[in-house]
Amino acid sequence: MTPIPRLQKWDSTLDLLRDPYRFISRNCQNEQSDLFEARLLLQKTYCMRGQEAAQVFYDPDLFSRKGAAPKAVMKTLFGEGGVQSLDEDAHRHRKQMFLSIMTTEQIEQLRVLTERQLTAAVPHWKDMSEVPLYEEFQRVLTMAVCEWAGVPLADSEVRLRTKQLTSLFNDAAKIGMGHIRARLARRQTNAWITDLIQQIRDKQVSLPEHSPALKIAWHRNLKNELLEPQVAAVELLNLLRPVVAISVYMTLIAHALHFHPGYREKLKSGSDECETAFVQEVRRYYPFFPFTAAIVQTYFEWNGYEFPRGKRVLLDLYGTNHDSRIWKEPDLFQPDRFLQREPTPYDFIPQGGGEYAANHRCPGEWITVSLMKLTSRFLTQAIRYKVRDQKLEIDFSQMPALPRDQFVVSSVQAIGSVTASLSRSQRVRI
Ligand code: HEM
Repeated sequence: MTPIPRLQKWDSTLDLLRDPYRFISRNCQNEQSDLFEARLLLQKTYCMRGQEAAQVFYDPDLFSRKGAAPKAVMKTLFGEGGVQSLDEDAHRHRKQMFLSIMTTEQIEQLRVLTERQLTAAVPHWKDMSEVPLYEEFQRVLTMAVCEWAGVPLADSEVRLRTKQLTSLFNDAAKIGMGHIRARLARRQTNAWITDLIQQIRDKQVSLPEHSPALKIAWHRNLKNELLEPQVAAVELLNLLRPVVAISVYMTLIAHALHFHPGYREKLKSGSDECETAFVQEVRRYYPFFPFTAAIVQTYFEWNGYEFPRGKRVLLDLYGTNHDSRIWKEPDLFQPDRFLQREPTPYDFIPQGGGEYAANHRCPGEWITVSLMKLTSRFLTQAIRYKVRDQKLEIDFSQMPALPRDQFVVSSVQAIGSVTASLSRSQRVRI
């Protein structure tokens, strides 16, 4: 057997937290290996990157997700009892519930609602001396996704629920007060949505027939039982939270357009290929999820290395999207690279890889791409704005990583007809 390179440090958690997106690839580079062992959170952990690593990581017979995510992540970002920590048949069954929501009609409906909220925001932005795009996108998406999912949201509640849903992903990886905020937000959102699940089951609210909230409230597990109300709430929040998190990508689109103004003109041509390539490159180039975790379920060997049962393994998502064996000049922003190649399930993995039904790959990719395309149209064809002097370098020490000043714009003007430019049919392709 080949010995696995081991980092010398007794525990590398602080190094990981200092540079979460580049920790694995930097050490792979140093060790000249796609795999190394480090002690993280006091536990010996394998870290791996690259296309071949992704292929083995997404073999559901070899890995399990139960207990893979640290408690701190379960208590904030994921919630407890959700699809992320299920395995085998229980996972496949629950995942099917999510996949059945992702129909072309539902995705289009969410796009239309988001477009409507963006359009409604413009007059308000015109009156603001400074528009913090990241925060504004969070509000727009909260309103759109609640309406789409069938979650009643009074105008007076928008601010609070936006803050809580955002905290679940924006503060989860923080330490100190930030993390406490995320835990509190998890408790508050769980209570809010558990209450709604009860009301749906007690027929106290009536929702449109195809509402995702209805589907989740009445979903039955493999034993033909309804989910525990708290678990159903975690799953409904598994739709609300990540849609609001698309605000990160929307802000990064504004960032990319600012630094690559040539794409403004290309995007104005309205070609679907060009739009798709631009959005895919934003997902590849910019950091969002650094890595994902699993536990070895059965002993196996890979490339001469032993993987003992119970070992925690991290797969480097950001590093695989920046692997120079896959991507020529990976640190350059070059959307045209996507015109020449179709990504495979293992070489382009910003939202996980493998198959949707059998693996833990993100079921929200179609929605993400659709809303990102909408955003690139909106920012290039529906409004004009100024970008004042501010710190725009990406802060790689934060998760999610954003421009340091989060991208503030001013002098927003509507140009042409907002709705006309946005309502052209858009194909969703990943
Ligand atoms: C904002 C952009 C998004 C990013 C960067 C993202 C990223 C990810 C990643 C990395 C995973 C885990 C993959 C793995 O562990 O192998 C995941 C899983 C998941 N995502 Fe997303 N996601 C996004 C948007 C969405 C959206 C819009 C939805 C739903 C509307 C969604 C719902 C989920 C669910 C339910 C899972 C768990 C799947 C499973 O365990 O089988 N995500 N996502």
